[in-house]
Amino acid sequence: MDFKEFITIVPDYPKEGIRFKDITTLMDNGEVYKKAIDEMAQFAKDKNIDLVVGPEARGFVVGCPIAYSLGVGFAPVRKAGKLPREVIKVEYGLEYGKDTLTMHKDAIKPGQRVLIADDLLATGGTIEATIKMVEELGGIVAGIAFMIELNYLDGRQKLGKYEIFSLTQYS
Ligand SMILES: O=P(O)(O)OC[C@H]1O[C@H](OP(=O)(O)OP(=O)(O)O)[C@H](O)[C@@H]1O
Ligand SMILES: Nc1ncnc2[nH]cnc12
Repeated sequence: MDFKEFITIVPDYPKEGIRFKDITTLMDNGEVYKKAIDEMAQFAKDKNIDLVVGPEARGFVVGCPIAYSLGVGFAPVRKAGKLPREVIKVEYGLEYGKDTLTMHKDAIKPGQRVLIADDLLATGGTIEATIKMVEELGGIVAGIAFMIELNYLDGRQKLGKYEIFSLTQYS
């Protein structure tokens, strides 16, 4: 299936020069959304995953159904101030800004094998920050799955030593 047919490109959003990849037009098609999640879950199937971790908000859209499909739990990565208990924090850069991400300190048991999932890999800043927190909590990053990879931003190079899967790529 060509997932690109269902992703809408929005020019100059949220800033001039950014070509925003809008996945809501993929998500609202049940058949296509299911196929996308099934393919991402397939990548993770033989990796003995104990837990899926995904950054808000669009990482929940892909991470939660993958966790459900694998029959494992899901732990959220959230922007600062959103998680109610003790957290660890990492600052990170985005294609269009800067922010802080957090995870609950007890979200991962040491030695757990983690799949990180998100909708899109751009600069890799979000996932790099997520990896840092997962590893600091004792998790093992067993794979990273995206719906979309932006080849022109070299995010993959930043994540060099990890096994990465993306459903569709833009160059
Ligand atoms: O590879 P990067 O340069 O880090 O960019 C990719 C991240 O940017 C977007 O999230 P955003 O922070 O815009 O949050 P949202 O999912 O809440 O819209 C996207 O969902 C990825 O998480
Ligand atoms: N070009 C883009 N489209 C959608 N989400 C993004 N997150 C970072 N860059 C993005």
